Parts: sequence; structure tokens; C-alpha cells
Amino acid sequence: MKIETLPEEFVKAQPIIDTIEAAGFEAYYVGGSVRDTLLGLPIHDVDIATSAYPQEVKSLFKRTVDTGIEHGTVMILDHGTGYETTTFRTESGYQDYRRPDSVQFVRSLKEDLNRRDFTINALALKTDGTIIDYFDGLDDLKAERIRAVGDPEKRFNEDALRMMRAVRFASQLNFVIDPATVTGIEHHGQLLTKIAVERIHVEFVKLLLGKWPAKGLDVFLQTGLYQYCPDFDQYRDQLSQLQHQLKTGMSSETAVWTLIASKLSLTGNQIDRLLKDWKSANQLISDTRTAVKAVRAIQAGSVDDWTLYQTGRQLLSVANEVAGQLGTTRYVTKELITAYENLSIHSKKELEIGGQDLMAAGIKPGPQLGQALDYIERQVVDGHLANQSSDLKAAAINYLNEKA
Ligand SMILES: Nc1ccn([C@@H]2O[C@H](COP(=O)(O)OP(=O)(O)OP(=O)(O)O)[C@@H](O)[C@H]2O)c(=O)n1
Ligand SMILES: [Mg+2]
Repeated sequence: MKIETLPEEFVKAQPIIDTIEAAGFEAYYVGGSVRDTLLGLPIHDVDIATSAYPQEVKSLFKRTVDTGIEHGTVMILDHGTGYETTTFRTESGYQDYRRPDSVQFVRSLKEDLNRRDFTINALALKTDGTIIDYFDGLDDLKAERIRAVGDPEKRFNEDALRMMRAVRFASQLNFVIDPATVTGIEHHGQLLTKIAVERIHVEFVKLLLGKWPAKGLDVFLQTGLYQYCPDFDQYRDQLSQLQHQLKTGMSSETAVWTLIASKLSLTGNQIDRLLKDWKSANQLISDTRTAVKAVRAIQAGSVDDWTLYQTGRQLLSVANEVAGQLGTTRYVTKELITAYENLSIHSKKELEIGGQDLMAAGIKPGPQLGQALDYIERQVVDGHLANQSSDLKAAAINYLNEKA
């Protein structure tokens, strides 16, 4: 089969392939960009596979970076944005279930495609638009099917992360996973525990960002794969409910974790623990905690000014998206944002007075000064106090006198 008009990303990369071919080697576009082009989807990175060995590739271009030279990958910078070019290779070993003990460079495209995960990812594209399809990837694309190249058991033994990749592709593409490949996941789920949690995290988030998350979650749950993800083994019921509730994918990583934490009814400390176990960044953890509180307020139908203020514009829309996915459609996000915008202040910095002013009015520095500022902040947000210097000062002094 032949693609008539190649997307411009490929056209831009063509000088690289032309240069390699002019030197007597083979070079093809491979991987996700070929798959996505055939599906009519936008493509992100263009990967090139070649029969030239890394040193041969480097000798053909002026500007290269050794991004993964021991695996055969060289980044070529000669034609604008960098292009990763990887020498055809086979792999062997995989004693740790995540990377080969050694890779062997080979001159055969077929051998290279043969070591790849799924048939839809094992297609190669020539610059003239010809598709090379040794493993019936085109049939599988047409049938909307994710099928391991060759023996699924072997593929997952080589790299256990591929099981997560299978379920996330199902979710991104609305594809079914071929029965033998599903069986392979059933047999090898436990190997996921050998994989760095950060990598599992990336795939799980992609699963829930995909347009058809129910499709991926179905196999994730059916095969038991979820049990080998951090802390998920005790939450089968909730995850299964989620599978049936989700109408479409989430819009951000924060929304993904806010959804999970809300659905699992986690307390603040439990959110910390779960997200730390999933090796999340601190910002993600604190945003999730904040957004989950807002989800609960939205579900309870009582989003007061203080909640709006503490949540902030961005996390309010995350929280309302999550509440919507969980079945609460009480608020239109725009309403919440407007209510937020109408607050008298949006941060402590907008208060008409600060610590300096209170000290000038005779309040000693220390914890009480902070408490007084917190108090007037809340009063202003709640609308009990005007954001006006003299009122604020009087209220702060009054507050401290009453406490004393
Ligand atoms: N565990 C993996 C990861 C990758 N690949 C191969 O390397 C290609 C590129 O990998 P990657 O960029 O991670 O995935 P894509 O399939 O390109 O998907 P995405 O669109 O998410 O980048 C894949 O298509 C596949 O052929 C593989 O065989 N096994
Ligand atoms: Mg890719």
C-alpha cells in the first residue's frame, strides 16, 4: 500500500533519509508517526530507523548528538528540529523484564520490526509513501486491533511496560486488544512490578487522557493488571465503577489524579500516600488535594467563596470536570469561574495592608501577626470586611485583643 500525500513532518525529515540512502544504506520512518498517519491522526515525533550503524550515521551529518548511542540512537540536528535515528537492531537477554541485556545492530529492516511491541507499531514508511508491513499491521489497523508482534508472552517478558502500553493504546485509539495478547497480559501482569513506577505512571495517565478510557480500563481490570500498579489492588470496585462512569478522557494529569482520588474517597493524607507511591511531583500532589476538596464542595452543592478562593481558577475547572465525570452537573464551569473572578481578592498580596502595616500599628512580629493576617484575609474573602486599609487594621487589632 502507498500513502499519496505524506504529512509535512515527513517531508521536512526527507533530506535525512535522502542523505542516508545516497550513502548506500536504507532508512525508513517507523513507529507511532507511521501508525498515526495511517489513522489520520496528528503526529508528534518522527522516528527514523536505518541500516547504517551509529558511527556511519554520524559520519554523514554535521551536527549529531549521541542521545542513546549504545542502543543505536543518534539525534540528527542538521535539518531543524532534531530527528532520532536508530540503527536496525535485535535485542536479547531481558533478565530484568525492562531492557535488553544487549542489543545487536543488524542490516535487516524485518529483524528490526520483528522486535517491536505491536503490529500497528511495526510498520515502516518509505519517503515515496510506500508502507512496509511484514506482520499484518495494516490488517490490524483496519480491524482496530492491538496485537503483539509474534508471541505475546515473549513480547511482555522482554518489556513488561508493553502491557500498560497495550491498554493505553486501546484507550487512545478505541481499539480492541487481540485475545492472545490479552492472555499474555493475564499471564505476565506481575512483571509490571519490575518496571519503574514513573514509567507506569506515564502510561496510566495516557490511558485516562485517551478518548476511550473505558476501553483500556476494561482490559486493565479484566486481566488483573491493575493489581500490580501501586496501591490499586484494594480498589477494584471503584475502578470498575469508574470504567462505567467515564464518558470520555480527562483533560489533564491533575484531572486524572483528582478523579482517582475522588472516586477512591481518599483523605488528604491518603492522597499524599497514593501519589507518592506513584512517584508524583509535589506540585501534582498539592494540586490534587486542593482540587479534590473542591470536587466534594461541588458534589455537595455548596461552593462557598472561601472554597473558590482556595481552589483558584485553574483547579476549579479541573474540579468541575471531575465532578461532571462522576455524575454531578450542578455547576457550569463558567459560572464557577465568574464567581471566582468576582471575589474581592484572589491572593493575600491583594489585601490593602500587609505585615509591615500591622507592625507599624504596634503589633509585634511573630505567629500572632500571621494569624491576624489570615483572619482578615478570610473575612475579606467571605465578604464580611471591606478591603480597605483602615477597616483591615481595626479588624486585625480587634481580633488580637479578643484573643489576648
Ligand atoms: N516498550 C516499547 C516501546 C516502543 N517500542 C517501539 O518503538 C516505537 C516508538 O516508541 P514510542 O515513541 O514510545 O511509542 P509510539 O508507538 O511512538 O507511541 P506515541 O505516539 O505515544 O509516541 C513504537 O512504535 C514501537 O515500535 C516497542 O517495541 N516497545
Ligand atoms: Mg513515539
